[in-house]
Amino acid sequence: MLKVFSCPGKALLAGGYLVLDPDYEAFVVALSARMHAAITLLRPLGQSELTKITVKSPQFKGGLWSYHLDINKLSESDIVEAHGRNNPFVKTTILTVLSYLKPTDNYEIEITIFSDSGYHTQAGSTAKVSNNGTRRFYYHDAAITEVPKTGLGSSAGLVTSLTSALLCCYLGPNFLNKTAEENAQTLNCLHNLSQVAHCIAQGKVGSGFDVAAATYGSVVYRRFKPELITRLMELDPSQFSNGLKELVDNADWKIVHRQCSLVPGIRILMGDVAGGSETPKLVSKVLKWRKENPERALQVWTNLNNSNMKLVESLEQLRKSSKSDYSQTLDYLNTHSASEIVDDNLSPGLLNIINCIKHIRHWLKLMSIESGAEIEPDEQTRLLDRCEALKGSLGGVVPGAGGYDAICLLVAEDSIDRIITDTKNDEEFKRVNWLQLEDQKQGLIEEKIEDFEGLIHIPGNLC
Ligand SMILES: Nc1ncnc2c1ncn2[C@@H]1O[C@H](COP(=O)(O)OP(=O)(O)OP(=O)(O)O)[C@@H](O)[C@H]1O
Ligand SMILES: C[C@@](O)(CCOP(=O)(O)O)CC(=O)O
Repeated sequence: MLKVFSCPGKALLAGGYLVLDPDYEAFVVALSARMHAAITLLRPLGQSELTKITVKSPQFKGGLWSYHLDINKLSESDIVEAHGRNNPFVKTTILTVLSYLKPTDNYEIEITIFSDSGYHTQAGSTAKVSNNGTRRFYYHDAAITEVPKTGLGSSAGLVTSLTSALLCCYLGPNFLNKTAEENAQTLNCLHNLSQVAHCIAQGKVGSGFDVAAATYGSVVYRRFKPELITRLMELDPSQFSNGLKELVDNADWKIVHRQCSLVPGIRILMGDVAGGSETPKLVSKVLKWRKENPERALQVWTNLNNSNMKLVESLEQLRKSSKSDYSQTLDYLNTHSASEIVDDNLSPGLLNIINCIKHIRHWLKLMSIESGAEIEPDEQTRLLDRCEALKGSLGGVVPGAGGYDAICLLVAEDSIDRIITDTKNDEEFKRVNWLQLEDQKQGLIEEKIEDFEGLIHIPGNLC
C-alpha cells in the first residue's frame, strides 16, 4: 500500500495569547505551505519479529529515523532510534499512535516526509521536482534543526500528517473514506491524537491552534482545557495507553473548530522578517502581567477579543454576499491604501476589516507596552504602519505571539504582485521576505501518488 497525506501550515491572525484561555476564541488561517507524509507498508512481519518503522525526511541532512518496536512494550524508554538520532516529534507521534491502537500484528513501514518551501528558508537549497512536474521541494545540506524556520507550524504539520499516515497503515487505506459522520469522528480522533503527541514532544501544552489548523484548515478555534493532556502526561506509564484511549475516544474536549476562511478577492500576505522572537518568554511576560493586573488585563483582553471577533464576523458577513457586492471597493482599494480610505460609499464589510485590524493592533500595542512583552515592538509598528500605506493593503498585524520575525497582511488580490514588486527595493522592507501563500479551507487531505513519483522510492512488492 502507498498513500500520501498532507496538512497546511498556519498564521494566527487574531487571538494570540487570548486563545490560551478556553474562554476566548481565535481565528487561525491555514496556509498553502503543506507538510506531506507518504506511507509505504512494505511487508507484514512475524509475531516473533519487531515492528520496523522508518521515517525519512530527504530534504534535510541526516533526515532518517528508524525504530524497531516491540508492540507489547511501548514505553518511552523502549522506543530507540537505530542510529542514535533524535527527532522528538517523529518518535512521540509513533509512540502515541501505537499506544492508542495497540496493534497485534508487526509490519515494516516506511514514511517519507516532504515540507513545502514556505516552512524554511530556501537559501543554500537545491530544488527537486517530481516526474510530472507538479511538486517542487527544496533540499538542504544541513540538518533540519540547523535550517532557519519561518513560523508556519512545521512541527504541528509533521505530527498531524504523520499521525494520518500511521492510522492509514493500521486502520486501512480507506480509513477516511467512509460516511460523513464516520469521517468526522475519525478526523476528531486524529486531531486528538496529534494534539497529545505534539504536546508531549514539545514538553508543554500550548493552545493547540496549530494542530487544529493542520487538521481542519482555516478555523475559528477555542482550545481544550490543558488539564485534559497534563493529567494524561502525569499518568504512570503502565496506565498511559488506557488513559490515552479514554481521552481520545470518550473525553469531551469542548473545543471549537468552526470553518472560517478569507473571502474571494482578499489574500493573506505573510512577511518573513529577519528577526527573532521567543514565544515562551513572551507568553510568560503576558501571563505574569495578566496575573498582576487582573482588572486592566480584563479590560484590554475584552477589547482585543471584541476586535478579533468583529474581524471574524466581518468575514462571515462578507462570505454571505457575493464578490460583486464588494468588487467596487476592491477596485478602489487597488488604487488607495487603508490609511487614506475616506469614501463612505465603500463596502461596510471591507471597511470593518480595515478598522478591526487597526483596533487589534491598538490593543496588542497597549499589551506590549504594559506587559513589557515585545509583541508589536516599535520596529514592527513602523513596518506595519508602512504596510497600511501600501495601495491594496487592508492593513496587517504581527501574527501569533508577535515579536520581530513575521508580519501578516490582508491585501486585495489584484494588488499582491504590485506590493511584492514595489517593496522589493524599498529600504524599509529590506528585512522582509514575502511568502506567496494561499488560505486553505481544507486541513488534512489525501494527495495523488503520481505527484510524488521520482521523489519517493516505490518498491515493486507492495502489500
Ligand atoms: N520536514 C520535517 N521532517 C522531519 N521533522 C520535522 C520536519 N519539520 C519539522 N520537523 C520537526 O519539528 C521540529 C521543529 O519544531 P519546533 O517546535 O521547534 O518549531 P515550530 O514551532 O513547529 O516551528 P515553525 O512554527 O517555525 O515551523 C524540527 O526540529 C523537527 O524535529
Ligand atoms: C502566544 C500563542 O497564543 C500563539 C503563538 O503563535 P505563534 O507560535 O507565534 O504562531 C501561544 C499558543 O496559542 O500556544
